[in-house]
Amino acid sequence: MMKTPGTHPAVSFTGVVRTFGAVRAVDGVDLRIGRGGTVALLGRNGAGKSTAIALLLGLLEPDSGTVGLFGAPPERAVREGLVGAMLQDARAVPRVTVGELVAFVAGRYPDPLPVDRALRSAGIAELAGRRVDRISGGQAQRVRFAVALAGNPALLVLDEPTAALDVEARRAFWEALRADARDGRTVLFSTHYLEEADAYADRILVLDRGRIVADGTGEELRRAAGGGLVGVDLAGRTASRLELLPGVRSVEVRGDRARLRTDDPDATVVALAGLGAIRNLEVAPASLDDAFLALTARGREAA
Ligand SMILES: Nc1ncnc2c1ncn2[C@@H]1O[C@H](COP(=O)(O)OP(=O)(O)OP(=O)(O)O)[C@@H](O)[C@H]1O
Repeated sequence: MMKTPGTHPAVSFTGVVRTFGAVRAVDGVDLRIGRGGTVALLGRNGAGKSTAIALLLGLLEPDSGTVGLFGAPPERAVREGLVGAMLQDARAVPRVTVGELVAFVAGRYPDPLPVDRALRSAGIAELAGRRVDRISGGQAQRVRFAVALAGNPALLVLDEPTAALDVEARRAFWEALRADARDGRTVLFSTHYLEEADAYADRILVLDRGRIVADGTGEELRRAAGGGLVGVDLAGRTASRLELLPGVRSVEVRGDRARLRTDDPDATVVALAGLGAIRNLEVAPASLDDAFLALTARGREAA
C-alpha cells in the first residue's frame, strides 16, 4: 500500500521565488496540494512549469520561500522514496534492457511495484527485453513513466508526460494513470494541452509568468472566466446591430448564423428577444480555451 507519513500536504510552496538573471521563472508561489488525486500544472511555453517542478523535486533551490513534500524538505522526501518523477530530458542509459532499468529503479525504493506491473501500467510489457537505447521516442517516454511508477511513490510528478505520444498512446496513458490515482497516489503533471488538464485533472493550476493565476476544476475555471457564446439564426436580418447588444464582445457570421461572444449571456439573450431575433437559440459556456486565454491575459495586465 501507499506510504502516507503524517498528515502534512503532499506538496506545499510558501512564497517561493526562483529567478534566472532578470527572469522571474517562479514568482511568489503559495500552494498546498493535499493527498490523493490528480493536479495539472497548466501554462504556455516559458510559464514556469518545469522550474516549479524542479523546485518541487529539490533539483533547484528557491531564491526565497520554502518547498515541502509531506512536511519534509524535497531532498528528504525523495531520499525516503516518497516521490517518483518523469522529467522532460531523458538521458539514454545504453546496454540495459527496459526491464533491467525499471527493476534497478524499483530496487532503490522501500516498497516498489512489481516490475511487470509497472511495465504493464506503462503499456510496455512487451518491451521488457529490449535495450533502452533501441526504442522509439514514444516508447522511451513510456519507459520513463514506468521508471517513475516503479517505486510505488506516494507522489508522482510528470513533466509534460504525453509530449511524444500519439493519440492512442496518449489515451491509454491517461487511463492507466487514472486507474493508478484511485489507489490514493497524488499525481502532479504539467501540460500545455488544455483538454488533457480538463479531462484528467481533479484540480488545475494555471501558471502564467511564474505566478498561479487560477486554481480550480475545469468547470470552476470556465465559470471564473465568465461569458459564453450565443448562437442564433439571422433569418435574413443583417448582423450589424448585434455588436451593440449588451455584453457582446464580437460577432461572427457564417452563412445565416451569427455567433456572439458575450461577457453576459443572459443580458445578450434578453436583448435578442427584445429584437424578436431568437431563432434556433443556442447558449454555450466559455470553453476552457477561452478561460485560459482570459486568465493568462489578466495575469499579463496585472504584472
Ligand atoms: N536554466 C535556466 N537558465 C535561464 N533561464 C531559464 C532556465 N530555466 C528556465 N529559464 C527561464 O525561466 C522561464 C520559465 O521556464 P520553464 O522552463 O520553467 O517554463 P515551462 O512552463 O516549463 O515552459 P515549457 O512549456 O516550454 O517547457 C522561461 O522564461 C525560461 O526561459
